[in-house]
Amino acid sequence: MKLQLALDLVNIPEAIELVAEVQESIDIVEVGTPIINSLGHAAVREVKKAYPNLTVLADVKIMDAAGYEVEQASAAGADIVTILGAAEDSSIRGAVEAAKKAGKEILVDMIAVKDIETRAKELDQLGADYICVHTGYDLQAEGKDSFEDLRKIKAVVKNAKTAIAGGIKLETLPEVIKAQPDLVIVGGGITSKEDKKAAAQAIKALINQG
Ligand SMILES: O=C(CO)[C@H](O)[C@H](O)COP(=O)(O)O
Repeated sequence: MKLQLALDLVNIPEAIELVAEVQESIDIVEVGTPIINSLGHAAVREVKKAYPNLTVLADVKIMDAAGYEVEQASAAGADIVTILGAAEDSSIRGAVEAAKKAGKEILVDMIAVKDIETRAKELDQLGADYICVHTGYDLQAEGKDSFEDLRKIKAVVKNAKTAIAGGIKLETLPEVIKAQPDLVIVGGGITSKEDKKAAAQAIKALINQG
């Protein structure tokens, strides 16, 4: 089980500084959608330049023109690029193909997908590298989580790695670990803490216990 740190509500220097604090505990650093929306691929480029040995995920949440978007994010230094599970199959195919060509991976974000099991099966067949259940900020605010969705996709996905994101913190991690995803994505559970290094270490330690 790997740990991905999601960096959403920071600028580029803050992102680089934050990674410095926690880098021994994380496997993947996510340059989040809000940063990319406001600062563009420069954020991906700068984070990869600062940490060339860390796997960098660009959370571009692609919906269309997927092959082109994956090429752009890959050229900026992303190792993993995200697309929405609600996108057309032709977009998913385009993303998978472009990622393969560039030696990168695709994470499909299931945010807002209603029939999680059916779509997860399809995405698995379409060649997604990761399928990620995700409770976005707006549903987190309504007290929702993705634990049941994780169990559902784990039961049907045969080839892709599974991931979970959305409001995960140390206290809720045991519930996540029970379902054994390949990747746990944590943003605020680390970045909102006073001692980010200690928070990341505690989360990583629990993940390592499996
Ligand atoms: O993709 C995102 C929001 O759309 C976040 O990166 C993801 O939800 C993880 O952050 P947090 O743990 O703070 O919810």
